[in-house]
Amino acid sequence: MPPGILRNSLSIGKVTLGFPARLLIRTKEGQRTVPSSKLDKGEPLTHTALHGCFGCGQHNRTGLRLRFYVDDTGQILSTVRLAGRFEGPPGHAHGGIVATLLDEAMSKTNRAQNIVAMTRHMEVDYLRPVPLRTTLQLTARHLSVEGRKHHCAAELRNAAGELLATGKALFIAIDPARFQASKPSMRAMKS
Ligand SMILES: CCCCCCCCCCCC(=O)SCCNC(=O)CCNC(=O)[C@H](O)C(C)(C)COP(=O)(O)OP(=O)(O)OC[C@H]1O[C@@H](n2cnc3c(N)ncnc32)[C@H](O)[C@@H]1OP(=O)(O)O
Repeated sequence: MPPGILRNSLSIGKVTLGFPARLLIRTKEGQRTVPSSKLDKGEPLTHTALHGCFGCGQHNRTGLRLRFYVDDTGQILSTVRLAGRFEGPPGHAHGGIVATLLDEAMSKTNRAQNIVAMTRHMEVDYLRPVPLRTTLQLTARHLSVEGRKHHCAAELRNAAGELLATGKALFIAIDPARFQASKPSMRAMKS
């Protein structure tokens, strides 16, 4: 059992995952803790407001549609099952998709603190090929902050808890209103 991550276990079908006994979740009504047994019933976080996001947008039919939870230590958690269309090496995930998982989870460590930040620099260690069509555990932590600079780390494990990939990234906090104002209009994008 990897130290610092697995404190209890949760069974989804035949797969046993390690998760804290209770998870702090954020909903439209506020935040509350729920037993981790509720995880498989899907408790969406408010970050899903970015509907079109390839990583977490629940309305993006071609995306990953990830759902995230935050535990009472601030750790971000998600279970992932990658479809065949995300293949790179035969039977395994494309490296860009693995990077996306890590990036997305790390970004949620900021979002959990109501910080809107964009990835400026990221590094990935691909330790083992990441299998498709099997349950994976994605976790991320906020490491430190210095002004607008937020340092985060993430890990991707298989259901047995073996480490498959790790990431570290620098995020820069932005003003979301200014970002929205600078967004290209649909008309400009079509021309
Ligand atoms: C509406 C909802 C939206 C919601 C948006 C959030 C969605 C999140 C989605 C998931 C995450 C993503 O995929 S985001 C998508 C991928 N990322 C992007 O497209 C970002 C593209 N890049 C940018 O837009 C820009 O570079 C920013 C905003 C990240 C930063 O630009 P900036 O604001 O001009 O910042 P800048 O002054 O250059 O740098 C800030 C500080 O960081 C330091 N710094 C810069 N690079 C490095 C580095 N490699 N290592 C160390 N330090 C560095 C600088 O020295 C400076 O330090 P000091 O002088 O302050 O000490």
